[in-house]
Amino acid sequence: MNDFPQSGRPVPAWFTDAKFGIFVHWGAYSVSAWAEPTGELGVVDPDVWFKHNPYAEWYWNTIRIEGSPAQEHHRTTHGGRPYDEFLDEWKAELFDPADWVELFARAGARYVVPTTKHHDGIALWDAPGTGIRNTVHRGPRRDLIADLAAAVRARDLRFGVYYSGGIDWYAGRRDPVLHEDRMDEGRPHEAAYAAYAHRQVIDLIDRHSPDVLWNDMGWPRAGQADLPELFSYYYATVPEGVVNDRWDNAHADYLTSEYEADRANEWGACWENTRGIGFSFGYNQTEGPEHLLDPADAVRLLVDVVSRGGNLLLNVGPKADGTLPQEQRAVLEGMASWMACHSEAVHATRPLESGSADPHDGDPWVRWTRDERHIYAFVADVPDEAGGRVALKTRPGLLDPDTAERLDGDTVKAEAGPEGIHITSAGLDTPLPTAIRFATR
Ligand SMILES: CC(C)[C@@H]1NC[C@@H](O)[C@H](O)[C@@H]1O
Repeated sequence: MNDFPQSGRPVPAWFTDAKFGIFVHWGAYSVSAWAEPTGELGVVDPDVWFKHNPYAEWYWNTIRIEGSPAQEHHRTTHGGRPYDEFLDEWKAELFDPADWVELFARAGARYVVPTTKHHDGIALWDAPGTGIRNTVHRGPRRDLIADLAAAVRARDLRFGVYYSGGIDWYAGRRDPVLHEDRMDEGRPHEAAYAAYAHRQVIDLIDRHSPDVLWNDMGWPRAGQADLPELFSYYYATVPEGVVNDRWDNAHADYLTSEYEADRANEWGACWENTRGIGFSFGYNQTEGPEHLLDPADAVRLLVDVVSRGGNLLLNVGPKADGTLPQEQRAVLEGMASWMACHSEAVHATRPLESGSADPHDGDPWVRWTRDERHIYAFVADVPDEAGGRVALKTRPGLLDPDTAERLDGDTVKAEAGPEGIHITSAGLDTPLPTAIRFATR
């Protein structure tokens, strides 16, 4: 069990052992599937962000910003018609949850978190209070959450739910959010909405006993007083459940960061970084290979996050028809090939004690993890001129060079050096990390 100072509640080991989850952003915005591939949150100038929002799931907001390219795209491509019509166009006719989950599992994911209601207020289940504004009564005419939950649990993965408690463009003001400094103006805080949202989260708990409650963008002020009761109900229903940190500081079993934003939250025994494979969570048809992680990027992101004690929640944005975009499938397939022989160096590991071995960026790229019996060195980008030799800086005596083994089965030679361990092995010059296992002394 891992204690976490935010909630003081021990975080179940399943979560800190899981290391890797898949987010799924799927909604009526997957029909429009359009945003400018501006860049990563935390890197793009906040003054530019909302008018040129790279998040395709924010389409309804972006098209209401005067002069935005999205507004022009919506006018020319969709005749400026109401966003709500995209729900009826959304058919999910090729949705095969078992196919998704098999790929997620092979890629090494141990939990899956779909959007149940994003900022557009459209529910992917027959959510109380939504009337026909959901995928059961319109569009797909399917309880997409129940279908995915069944497939996830059939594959022995954990199932969580994302819920946009803080923003709901149906229930709240419909003025577009123009700047992060004015985000609160776009958020509903009145009692009626708080009751509406509370009732829906309780319904998700009752239906699915979700292993993760992933709320987003805060919680309505009128409902804050009722959150302790909601969390108590959740933990009584799901004793091994975990709650994220986006409830307006009401509670957190763990902290989250998003792309390059809130990286200061990446500390302690339990945190999670999340991002899309490209610059968007919802499927964005304008993204090209230059905007996407490749498999090596995704593996390095996972290894770096895990080496520092975190989990990676990597997002896929399915198309409206229910297929995963081929370019996103390819990344997960690449991760699956790597994970086939590297899982033991990732899952259920922990960071090394501070100061016992140095990570390294550049050439070579080095990261470390450990479990009770082994220490794993991940090595990539070894310069050609080094002839396959790498000096791993470690505390003297930390590693036994005679126990060195490459997890992919290739040969590796190791010898004690003045600053730790020297290894010599072929094929470490690629961006895709290779793990070398050492027995701990
Ligand atoms: C991390 C992810 C859940 C993102 N949170 C903020 C949202 O505005 C964004 O669309 C996306 O859902």
